[in-house]
Amino acid sequence: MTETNADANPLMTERSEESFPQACTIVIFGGAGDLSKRKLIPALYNLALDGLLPTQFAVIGFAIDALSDEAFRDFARDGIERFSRRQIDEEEWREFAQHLFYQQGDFSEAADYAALKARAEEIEPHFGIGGSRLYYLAIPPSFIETCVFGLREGGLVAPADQDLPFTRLIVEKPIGRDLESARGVNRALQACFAEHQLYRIDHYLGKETVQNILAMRFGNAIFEPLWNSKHIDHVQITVAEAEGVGTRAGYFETAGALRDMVQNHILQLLSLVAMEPPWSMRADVIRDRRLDLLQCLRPMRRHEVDQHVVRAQYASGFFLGKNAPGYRREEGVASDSTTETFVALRLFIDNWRWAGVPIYIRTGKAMPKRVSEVAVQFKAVPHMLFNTDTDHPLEPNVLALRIQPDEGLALRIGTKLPGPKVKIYPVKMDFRYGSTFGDQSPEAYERLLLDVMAGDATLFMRDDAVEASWQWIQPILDAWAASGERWLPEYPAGSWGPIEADRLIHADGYDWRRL
Ligand SMILES: NC(=O)C1=CN([C@@H]2O[C@H](COP(=O)(O)OP(=O)(O)OC[C@H]3O[C@@H](n4cnc5c(N)ncnc54)[C@H](OP(=O)(O)O)[C@@H]3O)[C@@H](O)[C@H]2O)C=CC1
Ligand SMILES: O=C1O[C@H](COP(=O)(O)O)[C@@H](O)[C@H](O)[C@H]1O
Repeated sequence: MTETNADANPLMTERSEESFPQACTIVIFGGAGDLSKRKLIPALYNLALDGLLPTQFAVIGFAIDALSDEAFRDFARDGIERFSRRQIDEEEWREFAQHLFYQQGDFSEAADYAALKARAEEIEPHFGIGGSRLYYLAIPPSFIETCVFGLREGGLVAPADQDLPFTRLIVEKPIGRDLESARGVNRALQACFAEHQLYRIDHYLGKETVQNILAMRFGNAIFEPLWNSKHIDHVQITVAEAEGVGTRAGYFETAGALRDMVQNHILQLLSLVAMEPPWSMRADVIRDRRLDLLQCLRPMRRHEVDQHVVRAQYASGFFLGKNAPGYRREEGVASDSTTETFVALRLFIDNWRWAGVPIYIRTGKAMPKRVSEVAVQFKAVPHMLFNTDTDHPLEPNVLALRIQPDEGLALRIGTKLPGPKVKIYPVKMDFRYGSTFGDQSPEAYERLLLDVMAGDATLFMRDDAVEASWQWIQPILDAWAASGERWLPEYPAGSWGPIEADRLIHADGYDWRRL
Protein backbone atom coordinates (compact mmCIF):
# COMPACT_ATOMS: atom_id res chain seq x y z
CA MET A 1 0.00 0.00 0.00
CA THR A 2 1.02 3.59 -0.30
CA GLU A 3 2.90 5.50 2.33
CA THR A 4 1.14 5.71 5.66
CA ASN A 5 -0.73 8.79 6.76
CA ALA A 6 -1.60 7.06 10.02
CA ASP A 7 -0.70 10.06 12.13
CA ALA A 8 -3.75 11.88 10.83
CA ASN A 9 -6.14 9.10 11.69
CA PRO A 10 -7.75 8.79 15.14
CA LEU A 11 -7.63 5.00 14.79
CA MET A 12 -3.84 5.08 14.95
CA THR A 13 -2.85 8.02 17.06
CA GLU A 14 -3.43 6.19 20.33
CA ARG A 15 -1.97 2.85 19.23
CA SER A 16 1.16 1.62 20.90
CA GLU A 17 3.63 -0.13 18.62
CA GLU A 18 2.68 -3.62 19.78
CA SER A 19 -0.97 -2.94 18.98
CA PHE A 20 -0.34 -2.12 15.31
CA PRO A 21 -1.99 -4.43 12.77
CA GLN A 22 0.14 -7.43 11.89
CA ALA A 23 0.75 -8.99 8.48
CA CYS A 24 -1.94 -11.55 7.68
CA THR A 25 -4.39 -13.01 5.20
CA ILE A 26 -8.03 -12.17 5.87
CA VAL A 27 -10.23 -15.03 4.74
CA ILE A 28 -13.87 -13.95 4.55
CA PHE A 29 -16.14 -16.99 4.85
CA GLY A 30 -19.28 -15.82 3.05
CA GLY A 31 -17.11 -13.37 1.08
CA ALA A 32 -19.74 -13.08 -1.66
CA GLY A 33 -22.50 -12.19 0.81
CA ASP A 34 -24.23 -9.05 2.01
CA LEU A 35 -22.08 -8.23 5.06
CA SER A 36 -18.91 -8.66 3.05
CA LYS A 37 -20.14 -6.32 0.34
CA ARG A 38 -21.74 -3.64 2.52
CA LYS A 39 -19.36 -3.49 5.43
CA LEU A 40 -16.22 -5.62 5.40
CA ILE A 41 -14.76 -4.80 2.00
CA PRO A 42 -15.57 -1.08 2.26
CA ALA A 43 -14.00 -1.08 5.75
CA LEU A 44 -10.81 -2.72 4.45
CA TYR A 45 -10.71 -0.28 1.55
CA ASN A 46 -10.99 2.72 3.89
CA LEU A 47 -8.24 1.30 6.08
CA ALA A 48 -6.12 0.98 2.94
CA LEU A 49 -6.90 4.58 1.96
CA ASP A 50 -5.70 5.70 5.37
CA GLY A 51 -2.52 3.65 5.05
CA LEU A 52 -3.53 1.57 8.06
CA LEU A 53 -3.25 -1.89 6.55
CA PRO A 54 0.09 -3.61 6.75
CA THR A 55 1.80 -3.86 3.34
CA GLN A 56 1.74 -7.61 3.77
CA PHE A 57 -1.93 -8.43 3.54
CA ALA A 58 -4.29 -10.35 1.29
CA VAL A 59 -8.03 -10.94 1.32
CA ILE A 60 -9.57 -14.21 0.16
CA GLY A 61 -13.34 -14.38 -0.27
CA PHE A 62 -14.54 -17.95 0.37
CA ALA A 63 -18.14 -18.92 -0.47
CA ILE A 64 -20.27 -21.19 -2.58
CA ASP A 65 -20.87 -18.81 -5.46
CA ALA A 66 -18.80 -19.48 -8.58
CA LEU A 67 -16.68 -16.33 -8.90
CA SER A 68 -13.28 -15.75 -10.43
CA ASP A 69 -10.79 -13.39 -8.75
CA GLU A 70 -11.79 -10.77 -11.32
CA ALA A 71 -15.51 -11.21 -10.62
CA PHE A 72 -14.82 -10.91 -6.88
CA ARG A 73 -12.91 -7.68 -7.49
CA ASP A 74 -15.90 -6.34 -9.46
CA PHE A 75 -18.18 -7.37 -6.58
CA ALA A 76 -15.84 -5.61 -4.14
CA ARG A 77 -15.67 -2.47 -6.25
CA ASP A 78 -19.45 -2.35 -6.49
CA GLY A 79 -19.66 -2.68 -2.69
CA ILE A 80 -17.19 0.18 -2.23
CA GLU A 81 -18.96 2.40 -4.75
CA ARG A 82 -22.29 1.86 -3.05
CA PHE A 83 -21.45 1.60 0.62
CA SER A 84 -18.04 3.11 1.36
CA ARG A 85 -17.91 6.35 3.36
CA ARG A 86 -15.36 7.60 0.81
CA GLN A 87 -15.35 7.39 -2.94
CA ILE A 88 -13.12 5.25 -5.10
CA ASP A 89 -9.70 6.67 -5.75
CA GLU A 90 -8.58 4.92 -8.95
CA GLU A 91 -4.92 4.62 -8.05
CA GLU A 92 -5.64 3.32 -4.54
CA TRP A 93 -8.25 0.95 -5.87
CA ARG A 94 -5.86 -0.59 -8.42
CA GLU A 95 -3.34 -1.24 -5.67
CA PHE A 96 -5.98 -2.54 -3.22
CA ALA A 97 -7.61 -4.81 -5.82
CA GLN A 98 -4.36 -6.68 -6.36
CA HIS A 99 -4.66 -8.00 -2.81
CA LEU A 100 -8.16 -9.47 -3.37
CA PHE A 101 -8.75 -13.13 -4.28
CA TYR A 102 -11.63 -15.54 -4.34
CA GLN A 103 -11.86 -19.24 -3.62
CA GLN A 104 -15.09 -21.10 -4.33
CA GLY A 105 -16.03 -23.68 -1.73
CA ASP A 106 -18.79 -25.34 0.24
CA PHE A 107 -18.54 -24.90 4.03
CA SER A 108 -19.59 -28.54 4.45
CA GLU A 109 -16.94 -30.05 2.16
CA ALA A 110 -13.63 -31.12 3.70
CA ALA A 111 -11.95 -31.04 0.29
CA ASP A 112 -12.80 -27.36 -0.07
CA TYR A 113 -10.91 -26.52 3.14
CA ALA A 114 -7.89 -28.32 1.71
CA ALA A 115 -8.24 -26.25 -1.47
CA LEU A 116 -8.56 -23.05 0.58
CA LYS A 117 -5.38 -23.91 2.48
CA ALA A 118 -3.49 -24.58 -0.73
CA ARG A 119 -4.73 -21.30 -2.22
CA ALA A 120 -3.69 -19.28 0.83
CA GLU A 121 -0.28 -20.91 0.80
CA GLU A 122 0.11 -20.06 -2.87
CA ILE A 123 -0.91 -16.40 -2.41
CA GLU A 124 0.88 -15.56 0.84
CA PRO A 125 4.52 -15.67 -0.35
CA HIS A 126 3.74 -13.03 -3.02
CA PHE A 127 2.92 -10.56 -0.26
CA GLY A 128 5.50 -11.71 2.26
CA ILE A 129 2.80 -13.06 4.59
CA GLY A 130 4.18 -15.76 6.83
CA GLY A 131 0.96 -17.77 7.25
CA SER A 132 -0.87 -15.65 9.85
CA ARG A 133 -4.60 -15.72 9.14
CA LEU A 134 -7.71 -14.03 10.28
CA TYR A 135 -10.86 -15.99 9.42
CA TYR A 136 -14.03 -13.89 9.37
CA LEU A 137 -17.23 -15.93 9.60
CA ALA A 138 -19.68 -13.71 7.67
CA ILE A 139 -21.98 -16.68 7.24
CA PRO A 140 -25.48 -17.85 8.10
CA PRO A 141 -25.30 -18.52 11.89
CA SER A 142 -26.29 -22.18 11.43
CA PHE A 143 -22.90 -22.81 9.75
CA ILE A 144 -20.65 -21.63 12.58
CA GLU A 145 -19.99 -25.10 14.01
CA THR A 146 -19.47 -26.62 10.54
CA CYS A 147 -16.91 -23.99 9.66
CA VAL A 148 -14.90 -24.11 12.87
CA PHE A 149 -14.60 -27.89 12.73
CA GLY A 150 -13.83 -27.64 9.00
CA LEU A 151 -10.99 -25.23 9.77
CA ARG A 152 -9.58 -27.45 12.49
CA GLU A 153 -9.87 -30.71 10.52
CA GLY A 154 -8.41 -29.00 7.46
CA GLY A 155 -5.26 -28.07 9.39
CA LEU A 156 -6.00 -24.35 9.05
CA VAL A 157 -5.65 -23.44 12.73
CA ALA A 158 -2.24 -22.54 14.17
CA PRO A 159 -1.41 -23.83 17.67
CA ALA A 160 -2.86 -21.53 20.32
CA ASP A 161 0.47 -21.01 22.11
CA GLN A 162 2.28 -20.01 18.94
CA ASP A 163 2.92 -16.29 18.48
CA LEU A 164 3.61 -16.42 14.77
CA PRO A 165 2.10 -17.31 12.44
CA PHE A 166 -1.17 -16.71 14.31
CA THR A 167 -4.76 -17.74 13.66
CA ARG A 168 -7.62 -15.51 14.76
CA LEU A 169 -11.32 -16.16 14.23
CA ILE A 170 -14.00 -13.47 14.03
CA VAL A 171 -17.52 -14.70 14.67
CA GLU A 172 -20.53 -12.55 13.80
CA LYS A 173 -23.60 -12.21 15.92
CA PRO A 174 -25.99 -13.78 16.62
CA ILE A 175 -24.08 -16.47 18.52
CA GLY A 176 -26.83 -19.08 18.73
CA ARG A 177 -30.57 -18.44 18.75
CA ASP A 178 -31.16 -19.15 22.44
CA LEU A 179 -29.17 -19.96 25.56
CA GLU A 180 -28.71 -23.63 24.77
CA SER A 181 -27.58 -23.16 21.18
CA ALA A 182 -25.25 -20.29 22.23
CA ARG A 183 -23.61 -22.67 24.70
CA GLY A 184 -23.29 -25.22 21.88
CA VAL A 185 -21.62 -22.65 19.59
CA ASN A 186 -19.25 -21.57 22.37
CA ARG A 187 -18.35 -25.23 23.07
CA ALA A 188 -17.57 -25.76 19.38
CA LEU A 189 -15.47 -22.59 19.25
CA GLN A 190 -13.54 -23.62 22.35
CA ALA A 191 -12.98 -27.13 21.03
CA CYS A 192 -11.09 -25.68 18.06
CA PHE A 193 -9.65 -22.36 19.29
CA ALA A 194 -8.24 -20.88 22.47
CA GLU A 195 -10.23 -17.95 23.90
CA HIS A 196 -7.47 -15.48 22.96
CA GLN A 197 -7.86 -16.51 19.29
CA LEU A 198 -11.60 -15.74 19.33
CA TYR A 199 -13.21 -12.41 18.48
CA ARG A 200 -17.00 -12.43 18.87
CA ILE A 201 -17.96 -9.25 17.11
CA ASP A 202 -20.76 -6.86 18.01
CA HIS A 203 -20.23 -3.93 15.69
CA TYR A 204 -22.00 -1.51 18.05
CA LEU A 205 -18.97 -1.78 20.34
CA GLY A 206 -16.83 -0.43 17.48
CA LYS A 207 -18.90 2.73 17.01
CA GLU A 208 -17.03 5.85 18.13
CA THR A 209 -20.00 7.10 20.11
CA VAL A 210 -20.45 3.81 21.92
CA GLN A 211 -16.80 3.91 22.98
CA ASN A 212 -17.39 7.48 24.03
CA ILE A 213 -19.79 6.23 26.71
CA LEU A 214 -16.79 4.99 28.71
CA ALA A 215 -14.75 8.07 27.85
CA MET A 216 -17.56 10.33 28.98
CA ARG A 217 -18.27 8.41 32.20
CA PHE A 218 -14.72 7.79 33.33
CA GLY A 219 -12.77 10.56 31.61
CA ASN A 220 -14.70 13.30 33.40
CA ALA A 221 -15.14 13.89 37.08
CA ILE A 222 -18.61 15.41 36.93
CA PHE A 223 -20.81 12.53 35.74
CA GLU A 224 -19.87 9.54 37.86
CA PRO A 225 -20.92 10.99 41.23
CA LEU A 226 -24.42 11.44 39.79
CA TRP A 227 -24.52 8.07 38.01
CA ASN A 228 -26.76 6.17 40.40
CA SER A 229 -30.28 5.70 41.67
CA LYS A 230 -30.00 8.65 44.02
CA HIS A 231 -29.85 11.04 41.07
CA ILE A 232 -31.05 9.15 38.01
CA ASP A 233 -34.77 8.79 37.52
CA HIS A 234 -34.83 6.48 34.51
CA VAL A 235 -32.96 5.61 31.31
CA GLN A 236 -34.31 5.23 27.78
CA ILE A 237 -32.44 3.42 25.03
CA THR A 238 -33.77 3.78 21.48
CA VAL A 239 -32.36 2.06 18.42
CA ALA A 240 -34.72 2.92 15.56
CA GLU A 241 -34.18 1.99 11.92
CA ALA A 242 -35.97 3.63 9.05
CA GLU A 243 -35.47 0.70 6.69
CA GLY A 244 -37.66 -2.35 6.68
CA VAL A 245 -36.24 -5.85 6.46
CA GLY A 246 -34.82 -5.24 2.97
CA THR A 247 -33.07 -8.21 1.42
CA ARG A 248 -32.47 -10.00 4.70
CA ALA A 249 -35.87 -11.62 5.24
CA GLY A 250 -34.38 -15.13 5.08
CA TYR A 251 -32.30 -14.42 8.16
CA PHE A 252 -34.70 -12.03 9.93
CA GLU A 253 -37.63 -14.46 9.78
CA THR A 254 -35.59 -16.85 11.95
CA ALA A 255 -34.46 -14.11 14.31
CA GLY A 256 -36.82 -11.20 15.00
CA ALA A 257 -35.93 -7.92 16.67
CA LEU A 258 -35.32 -9.39 20.14
CA ARG A 259 -32.60 -11.76 18.91
CA ASP A 260 -31.31 -9.44 16.18
CA MET A 261 -30.88 -6.25 18.22
CA VAL A 262 -31.72 -6.58 21.93
CA GLN A 263 -29.77 -9.73 22.83
CA ASN A 264 -26.56 -8.24 21.47
CA HIS A 265 -26.26 -4.56 20.47
CA ILE A 266 -28.66 -3.10 23.00
CA LEU A 267 -27.56 -5.18 25.99
CA GLN A 268 -23.95 -4.36 25.13
CA LEU A 269 -24.83 -0.66 25.02
CA LEU A 270 -26.58 -0.99 28.35
CA SER A 271 -23.59 -2.77 29.86
CA LEU A 272 -21.36 0.21 29.02
CA VAL A 273 -23.87 2.74 30.31
CA ALA A 274 -24.46 0.94 33.59
CA MET A 275 -21.30 -1.03 34.47
CA GLU A 276 -19.15 -0.31 37.49
CA PRO A 277 -15.90 1.63 36.92
CA PRO A 278 -13.11 -0.60 35.60
CA TRP A 279 -9.75 -0.28 37.37
CA SER A 280 -7.89 -0.45 34.05
CA MET A 281 -8.67 -0.32 30.33
CA ARG A 282 -7.28 -3.85 29.85
CA ALA A 283 -9.53 -6.07 27.73
CA ASP A 284 -10.38 -8.54 30.46
CA VAL A 285 -11.04 -5.88 33.08
CA ILE A 286 -13.56 -4.11 30.85
CA ARG A 287 -15.09 -7.42 29.83
CA ASP A 288 -15.42 -8.49 33.50
CA ARG A 289 -17.28 -5.28 34.35
CA ARG A 290 -19.62 -5.70 31.38
CA LEU A 291 -20.32 -9.27 32.42
CA ASP A 292 -21.06 -8.24 36.02
CA LEU A 293 -23.67 -5.84 34.75
CA LEU A 294 -25.38 -8.41 32.52
CA GLN A 295 -25.51 -10.76 35.48
CA CYS A 296 -27.37 -8.16 37.58
CA LEU A 297 -30.25 -7.75 35.14
CA ARG A 298 -33.37 -8.73 37.05
CA PRO A 299 -34.56 -12.05 35.61
CA MET A 300 -38.04 -11.82 34.19
CA ARG A 301 -40.37 -14.57 35.24
CA ARG A 302 -42.40 -16.03 32.45
CA HIS A 303 -45.71 -14.64 33.73
CA GLU A 304 -44.17 -11.13 33.94
CA VAL A 305 -43.17 -11.00 30.31
CA ASP A 306 -46.44 -9.56 29.01
CA GLN A 307 -46.28 -6.86 31.67
CA HIS A 308 -42.73 -5.76 30.74
CA VAL A 309 -42.29 -6.57 27.04
CA VAL A 310 -44.20 -5.50 23.93
CA ARG A 311 -43.52 -7.04 20.54
CA ALA A 312 -45.03 -5.86 17.30
CA GLN A 313 -44.74 -6.04 13.54
CA TYR A 314 -44.90 -3.25 10.99
CA ALA A 315 -47.99 -3.08 8.81
CA SER A 316 -48.29 -1.06 5.60
CA GLY A 317 -47.95 2.66 6.04
CA PHE A 318 -47.22 5.89 4.29
CA PHE A 319 -43.63 6.88 4.66
CA LEU A 320 -41.37 9.45 3.01
CA GLY A 321 -44.08 10.29 0.50
CA LYS A 322 -44.57 6.65 -0.50
CA ASN A 323 -46.75 3.71 0.40
CA ALA A 324 -44.58 1.30 2.35
CA PRO A 325 -45.53 -2.39 2.43
CA GLY A 326 -46.22 -4.23 5.67
CA TYR A 327 -43.65 -6.79 6.86
CA ARG A 328 -45.76 -9.75 5.67
CA ARG A 329 -45.72 -8.35 2.14
CA GLU A 330 -41.93 -8.10 2.00
CA GLU A 331 -40.07 -10.49 -0.28
CA GLY A 332 -39.13 -13.71 1.50
CA VAL A 333 -41.51 -13.16 4.45
CA ALA A 334 -44.28 -15.68 5.18
CA SER A 335 -47.73 -14.16 4.64
CA ASP A 336 -48.72 -15.26 8.16
CA SER A 337 -45.38 -14.45 9.80
CA THR A 338 -45.42 -13.70 13.53
CA THR A 339 -41.81 -12.49 13.61
CA GLU A 340 -41.52 -9.28 15.62
CA THR A 341 -39.94 -6.27 13.92
CA PHE A 342 -40.30 -4.08 17.03
CA VAL A 343 -39.68 -4.63 20.73
CA ALA A 344 -40.21 -2.28 23.66
CA LEU A 345 -39.43 -3.36 27.21
CA ARG A 346 -38.84 -2.30 30.77
CA LEU A 347 -36.05 -3.80 32.83
CA PHE A 348 -34.34 -3.33 36.17
CA ILE A 349 -30.77 -3.78 37.32
CA ASP A 350 -30.55 -5.38 40.73
CA ASN A 351 -27.50 -3.80 42.34
CA TRP A 352 -26.82 -0.90 44.70
CA ARG A 353 -26.15 1.61 41.96
CA TRP A 354 -29.31 1.05 39.95
CA ALA A 355 -31.84 -0.19 42.51
CA GLY A 356 -35.34 0.83 41.44
CA VAL A 357 -34.29 2.74 38.30
CA PRO A 358 -36.38 1.59 35.33
CA ILE A 359 -34.60 1.17 32.01
CA TYR A 360 -36.80 1.41 28.93
CA ILE A 361 -35.67 -0.03 25.62
CA ARG A 362 -37.26 0.21 22.20
CA THR A 363 -36.01 -0.91 18.83
CA GLY A 364 -37.69 -1.50 15.52
CA LYS A 365 -37.51 -1.51 11.78
CA ALA A 366 -39.59 0.75 9.51
CA MET A 367 -39.67 3.56 12.04
CA PRO A 368 -39.76 7.27 11.08
CA LYS A 369 -35.98 7.69 11.06
CA ARG A 370 -32.68 6.02 11.78
CA VAL A 371 -31.74 7.19 15.22
CA SER A 372 -30.03 5.57 18.19
CA GLU A 373 -29.55 7.20 21.55
CA VAL A 374 -29.21 6.58 25.25
CA ALA A 375 -31.04 9.16 27.34
CA VAL A 376 -30.41 9.43 31.05
CA GLN A 377 -33.12 11.41 32.84
CA PHE A 378 -32.16 12.86 36.20
CA LYS A 379 -34.48 13.29 39.16
CA ALA A 380 -36.49 16.44 39.66
CA VAL A 381 -35.12 19.09 42.00
CA PRO A 382 -36.16 18.30 45.59
CA HIS A 383 -37.96 21.60 46.15
CA MET A 384 -39.69 23.65 43.44
CA LEU A 385 -38.72 27.32 43.52
CA PHE A 386 -39.52 28.12 39.91
CA ASN A 387 -42.37 27.76 37.43
CA THR A 388 -44.77 26.83 40.22
CA ASP A 389 -47.58 29.00 38.90
CA THR A 390 -47.29 28.22 35.16
CA ASP A 391 -48.45 25.53 32.77
CA HIS A 392 -44.79 24.74 32.16
CA PRO A 393 -43.44 22.84 35.12
CA LEU A 394 -39.70 22.58 35.44
CA GLU A 395 -38.34 19.97 33.03
CA PRO A 396 -35.88 17.43 34.40
CA ASN A 397 -32.24 17.35 33.27
CA VAL A 398 -31.58 14.82 30.54
CA LEU A 399 -28.20 13.69 29.26
CA ALA A 400 -28.67 12.27 25.77
CA LEU A 401 -25.86 10.26 24.21
CA ARG A 402 -26.53 10.26 20.49
CA ILE A 403 -25.07 7.11 18.95
CA GLN A 404 -26.17 7.84 15.37
CA PRO A 405 -26.65 9.84 13.25
CA ASP A 406 -25.47 13.31 14.28
CA GLU A 407 -23.21 11.69 16.87
CA GLY A 408 -22.61 13.58 20.06
CA LEU A 409 -24.13 14.34 23.40
CA ALA A 410 -26.57 16.89 24.70
CA LEU A 411 -27.42 17.98 28.21
CA ARG A 412 -30.78 19.58 28.87
CA ILE A 413 -30.65 22.14 31.63
CA GLY A 414 -33.00 24.82 32.87
CA THR A 415 -32.05 28.45 32.46
CA LYS A 416 -33.73 31.74 33.24
CA LEU A 417 -35.86 33.14 30.46
CA PRO A 418 -34.78 36.75 29.87
CA GLY A 419 -37.29 39.20 31.29
CA PRO A 420 -38.64 40.63 34.52
CA LYS A 421 -40.09 37.35 35.80
CA VAL A 422 -38.04 34.40 36.98
CA LYS A 423 -39.12 31.65 34.65
CA ILE A 424 -37.05 28.62 33.83
CA TYR A 425 -36.75 27.50 30.26
CA PRO A 426 -35.11 24.22 29.09
CA VAL A 427 -32.05 24.67 26.83
CA LYS A 428 -29.54 22.22 25.42
CA MET A 429 -25.76 22.14 25.79
CA ASP A 430 -24.84 20.26 22.69
CA PHE A 431 -21.61 18.60 21.55
CA ARG A 432 -21.51 17.28 17.97
CA TYR A 433 -18.71 15.09 16.73
CA GLY A 434 -19.21 16.35 13.17
CA SER A 435 -18.78 20.02 13.93
CA THR A 436 -15.92 19.49 16.40
CA PHE A 437 -13.88 16.77 14.73
CA GLY A 438 -15.15 16.73 11.12
CA ASP A 439 -17.44 14.20 9.52
CA GLN A 440 -15.00 11.43 8.87
CA SER A 441 -15.33 9.16 11.89
CA PRO A 442 -14.21 5.67 10.91
CA GLU A 443 -16.91 3.01 10.56
CA ALA A 444 -17.22 0.49 13.38
CA TYR A 445 -15.98 -2.34 11.17
CA GLU A 446 -12.79 -0.41 10.37
CA ARG A 447 -11.92 -0.08 14.02
CA LEU A 448 -12.82 -3.66 14.83
CA LEU A 449 -10.93 -5.24 11.91
CA LEU A 450 -7.89 -3.23 12.84
CA ASP A 451 -8.17 -4.36 16.47
CA VAL A 452 -8.27 -8.02 15.44
CA MET A 453 -5.24 -7.56 13.18
CA ALA A 454 -3.51 -6.06 16.21
CA GLY A 455 -4.73 -8.79 18.58
CA ASP A 456 -6.78 -6.45 20.81
CA ALA A 457 -9.99 -8.06 22.10
CA THR A 458 -11.25 -5.22 24.33
CA LEU A 459 -14.22 -4.38 22.11
CA PHE A 460 -15.27 -7.98 21.52
CA MET A 461 -17.61 -10.22 23.46
CA ARG A 462 -16.42 -13.00 25.68
CA ASP A 463 -18.29 -16.34 25.83
CA ASP A 464 -19.60 -15.68 29.35
CA ALA A 465 -21.11 -12.31 28.37
CA VAL A 466 -22.83 -13.82 25.33
CA GLU A 467 -24.33 -16.50 27.53
CA ALA A 468 -25.31 -14.03 30.28
CA SER A 469 -27.29 -11.96 27.80
CA TRP A 470 -29.03 -15.04 26.41
CA GLN A 471 -29.78 -16.09 29.97
CA TRP A 472 -31.68 -12.88 30.49
CA ILE A 473 -33.45 -13.06 27.10
CA GLN A 474 -34.44 -16.73 27.44
CA PRO A 475 -37.60 -16.32 29.61
CA ILE A 476 -38.94 -13.83 27.07
CA LEU A 477 -38.40 -16.32 24.26
CA ASP A 478 -39.96 -19.06 26.37
CA ALA A 479 -43.01 -16.97 27.21
CA TRP A 480 -43.51 -16.08 23.56
CA ALA A 481 -43.08 -19.70 22.51
CA ALA A 482 -45.58 -20.84 25.15
CA SER A 483 -48.15 -18.33 23.97
CA GLY A 484 -47.99 -19.96 20.53
CA GLU A 485 -48.02 -18.34 17.13
CA ARG A 486 -50.51 -15.61 17.73
CA TRP A 487 -51.57 -12.24 16.49
CA LEU A 488 -49.02 -9.50 17.13
CA PRO A 489 -49.78 -5.84 17.68
CA GLU A 490 -49.03 -3.84 14.54
CA TYR A 491 -47.68 -0.38 13.85
CA PRO A 492 -47.84 1.44 10.53
CA ALA A 493 -44.49 1.49 8.70
CA GLY A 494 -43.01 4.92 9.35
CA SER A 495 -44.46 5.28 12.85
CA TRP A 496 -42.85 5.09 16.32
CA GLY A 497 -44.35 1.74 17.21
CA PRO A 498 -47.63 0.33 18.51
CA ILE A 499 -49.92 1.92 21.07
CA GLU A 500 -49.02 -0.95 23.43
CA ALA A 501 -45.45 0.43 23.66
CA ASP A 502 -46.83 3.82 24.69
CA ARG A 503 -49.00 2.16 27.30
CA LEU A 504 -45.96 0.35 28.72
CA ILE A 505 -44.14 3.57 29.51
CA HIS A 506 -47.24 5.68 30.29
CA ALA A 507 -48.08 3.15 33.02
CA ASP A 508 -45.04 4.49 34.91
CA GLY A 509 -45.90 8.13 34.26
CA TYR A 510 -43.34 8.69 31.48
CA ASP A 511 -43.37 9.16 27.73
CA TRP A 512 -40.98 7.97 25.05
CA ARG A 513 -38.63 10.69 23.97
CA ARG A 514 -39.49 12.51 20.77
CA LEU A 515 -36.56 11.98 18.43
N1 LIG B 1 -25.71 -8.12 6.38
C1 LIG B 1 -25.61 -7.31 7.43
O1 LIG B 1 -25.84 -6.10 7.35
C2 LIG B 1 -25.20 -7.86 8.75
C3 LIG B 1 -24.95 -9.22 8.92
N2 LIG B 1 -24.54 -9.69 10.12
C4 LIG B 1 -24.24 -11.12 10.29
O2 LIG B 1 -23.30 -11.55 9.32
C5 LIG B 1 -23.52 -12.87 8.94
C6 LIG B 1 -23.65 -12.96 7.44
O3 LIG B 1 -24.78 -12.23 7.03
P1 LIG B 1 -25.03 -11.81 5.52
O4 LIG B 1 -23.77 -11.42 4.85
O5 LIG B 1 -26.16 -10.87 5.57
O6 LIG B 1 -25.51 -13.21 4.89
P2 LIG B 1 -25.53 -13.61 3.33
O7 LIG B 1 -26.50 -14.73 3.22
O8 LIG B 1 -25.71 -12.43 2.46
O9 LIG B 1 -24.05 -14.17 3.07
C7 LIG B 1 -23.64 -15.48 3.38
C8 LIG B 1 -22.68 -15.96 2.31
O10 LIG B 1 -22.37 -17.33 2.60
C9 LIG B 1 -22.63 -18.11 1.42
N3 LIG B 1 -23.02 -19.47 1.77
C10 LIG B 1 -24.20 -19.90 2.27
N4 LIG B 1 -24.15 -21.22 2.47
C11 LIG B 1 -22.91 -21.64 2.09
C12 LIG B 1 -22.25 -22.88 2.08
N5 LIG B 1 -22.84 -24.02 2.47
N6 LIG B 1 -20.99 -22.94 1.63
C13 LIG B 1 -20.35 -21.82 1.20
N7 LIG B 1 -20.94 -20.61 1.18
C14 LIG B 1 -22.20 -20.52 1.63
C15 LIG B 1 -23.75 -17.36 0.75
O11 LIG B 1 -23.87 -17.77 -0.60
P3 LIG B 1 -25.34 -17.63 -1.29
O12 LIG B 1 -25.68 -16.19 -1.23
O13 LIG B 1 -25.12 -18.14 -2.66
O14 LIG B 1 -26.24 -18.49 -0.46
C16 LIG B 1 -23.26 -15.94 0.90
O15 LIG B 1 -22.22 -15.67 0.00
C17 LIG B 1 -24.76 -13.30 9.72
O16 LIG B 1 -24.35 -13.93 10.90
C18 LIG B 1 -25.45 -12.00 10.05
O17 LIG B 1 -26.23 -12.09 11.21
C19 LIG B 1 -24.35 -8.86 11.19
C20 LIG B 1 -24.57 -7.52 11.09
C21 LIG B 1 -25.06 -6.91 9.89
O1 LIG C 1 -26.61 -6.28 13.39
C1 LIG C 1 -27.49 -5.64 12.85
O2 LIG C 1 -27.38 -4.30 12.83
C2 LIG C 1 -28.07 -3.56 11.85
C3 LIG C 1 -28.06 -2.11 12.33
O3 LIG C 1 -26.73 -1.66 12.38
P1 LIG C 1 -26.41 -0.10 12.25
O4 LIG C 1 -24.95 -0.02 12.45
O5 LIG C 1 -26.86 0.31 10.89
O6 LIG C 1 -27.20 0.58 13.32
C4 LIG C 1 -29.48 -4.05 11.65
O7 LIG C 1 -30.06 -3.39 10.54
C5 LIG C 1 -29.46 -5.53 11.38
O8 LIG C 1 -30.79 -6.02 11.29
C6 LIG C 1 -28.74 -6.27 12.46
O9 LIG C 1 -28.56 -7.63 12.07
